[in-house]
Amino acid sequence: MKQHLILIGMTGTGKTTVGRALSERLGLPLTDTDRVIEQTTGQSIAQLFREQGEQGFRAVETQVLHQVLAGKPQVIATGGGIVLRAENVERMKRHGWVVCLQASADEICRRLAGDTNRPLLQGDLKQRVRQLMLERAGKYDFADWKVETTGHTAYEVASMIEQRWRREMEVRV
Ligand SMILES: Nc1ncnc2c1ncn2[C@@H]1O[C@H](COP(=O)(O)OP(=O)(O)OP(=O)(O)O)[C@@H](O)[C@H]1O
Ligand SMILES: O=C(O)C1=C[C@@H](O)[C@@H](O)[C@H](O)C1
Ligand SMILES: [Mg+2]
Repeated sequence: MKQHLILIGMTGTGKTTVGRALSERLGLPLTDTDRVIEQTTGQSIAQLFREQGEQGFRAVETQVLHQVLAGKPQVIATGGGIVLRAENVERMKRHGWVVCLQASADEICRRLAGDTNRPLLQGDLKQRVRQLMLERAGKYDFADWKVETTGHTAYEVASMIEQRWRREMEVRV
């Protein structure tokens, strides 16, 4: 059953930040799949990538998503690459309303300048962001709604999503 509010989108579009604000506004718990991965493995994301490679990380991510979706209704902030596995996409569509956060490549670079916690962005940030955007073109398109975040604060984005969510829920009561 569709019961969660699931945030997807490229890395740096604000899923974690907007998720926190949304969870407060909606009075729903927040789960961030990246944080659950770190808690359950006892390793940082950077360590996991180093020791298990990206595919090792993706395997844990899929397990964690499965567990979280089986839980009570909540706001779920996902990792930017969660859409890379078709089984994750199918499960998210089945179990929640999926909201895609968007931002321009320049805005993502501004937000993530100096970041050392995202293994896929190390090196030339501009080049890495552009490359990931190209590789992932179309992968976020299955979302129920899309929200442009460039030029809006995380609180404004959360407020836009809250209003839309409340409207949708009213229609469904
Ligand atoms: N709307 C916004 N405007 C400006 N800065 C923002 C906005 N949303 C988030 N940020 C900032 O951008 C950075 C990345 O945000 P955040 O960690 O929430 O992204 P994310 O989508 O969760 O990324 P990831 O997929 O890597 O987990 C943070 O420093 C955050 O404060
Ligand atoms: O875009 C990605 O593939 C990633 C985004 C982060 O949320 C983390 O899940 C990790 O750094 C990988
Ligand atoms: Mg995040």
